[in-house]
Amino acid sequence: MSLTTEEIANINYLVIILIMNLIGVFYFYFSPARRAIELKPSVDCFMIMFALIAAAFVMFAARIFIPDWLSLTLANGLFLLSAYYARRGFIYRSGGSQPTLEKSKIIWINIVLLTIVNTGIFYLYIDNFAIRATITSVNIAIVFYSCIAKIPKNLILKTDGEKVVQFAVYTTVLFTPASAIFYWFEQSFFVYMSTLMFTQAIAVTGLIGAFLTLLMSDLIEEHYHKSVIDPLTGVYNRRFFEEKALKVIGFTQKSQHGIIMVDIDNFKDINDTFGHAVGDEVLVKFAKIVSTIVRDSDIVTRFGGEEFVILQASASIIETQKLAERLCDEVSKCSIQTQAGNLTITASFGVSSLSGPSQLKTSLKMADDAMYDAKKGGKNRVVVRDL
Ligand SMILES: Nc1nc2c(ncn2[C@@H]2O[C@H](COP(=O)(O)OP(=O)(O)OP(=O)(O)O)[C@@H](O)[C@H]2O)c(=O)[nH]1
Repeated sequence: MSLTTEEIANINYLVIILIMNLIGVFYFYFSPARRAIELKPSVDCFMIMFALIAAAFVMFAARIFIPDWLSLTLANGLFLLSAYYARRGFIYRSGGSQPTLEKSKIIWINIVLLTIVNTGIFYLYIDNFAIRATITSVNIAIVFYSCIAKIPKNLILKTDGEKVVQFAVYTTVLFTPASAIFYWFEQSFFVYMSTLMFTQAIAVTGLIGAFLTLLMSDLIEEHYHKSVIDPLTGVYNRRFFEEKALKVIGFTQKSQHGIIMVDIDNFKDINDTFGHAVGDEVLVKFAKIVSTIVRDSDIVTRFGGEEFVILQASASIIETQKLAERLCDEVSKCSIQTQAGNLTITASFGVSSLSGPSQLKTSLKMADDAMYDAKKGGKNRVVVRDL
């Protein structure tokens, strides 16, 4: 079989784009982010997205062997599905769950409609490549555009990876229909093909680079998160406190901040009487009670064992004392459900304050001394020691 120059150019173009997408699949398959359980579902969606784009280009090239309408319909359906996979990956990533693609009516209606438009109306009545390609690419661009809002997990604090992906998706939204629209003005095959290659190459390389950046930044965020969270209670650990406290206090040098040191009373007895597992249950519940009472801006940390520290940013010593008294009251009133039955506990609180990073160590020591005074004074109480 001898191929025409146009067919060879067509195949060359498609092979390049195909290889680029397969490189994307390769990188995602071996990405370290795939080893992280929380990230795997979204990494798989992104990997499938590039595999579908690659398959779509294969179908586009297949027009040399199969009818035009079939080649275009398959290519368009696969492109559309790839955009949905990107969307699905972002939704998973932000903790949402989405019905599986097979069950999503919107996706199937969209794909069926597009297939009807391609094969039926245009093939039978207006078989105009420019119109068909424009409608298809605009549709794909709309689905990609709908992904943008799903990218950031937190709208105010976007990660660098999220910003890079948003930029790449915007570029894809602009570039996908660009070559089809260009065809309206310049219908030379070679000019069209080179424009297509130019726009698709930019979109695909942009997407691969941006998605890999996103996964790397997610991985770093996840490791950092794990390194500063106490695995038992879910509150921050001492390392986070020391880093974050200095930042918070340094940021607002002039205002006053409160420190509360808390220690559960007679915790050893709970362990000795009911066992370590029940002791753990008590620690988890205690951390939950404290976390639900404090403000969102307060930092609750487990300093070690049954000792917790709360940093109340921008608060007077009176406010911090009031918080400690409320915590003391709520903890003693709470009945904690454990495998050994319902238990009640009490805790001792030491309160101090500080107004600059240099006072952190002294203030912690004072809160600690105050907490020991509370223990000595009979436990289940709050003692304040101001600088
Ligand atoms: N279950 C459990 N126990 C822990 C953990 N970390 C430390 N502990 C126990 O916490 C207990 C702390 O006991 P102590 O420091 O003697 O204090 P206490 O019994 O609370 O007595 P007071 O502080 O005087 O009220 C020890 O028995 C530790 O083994 C933990 O992660 N889980």
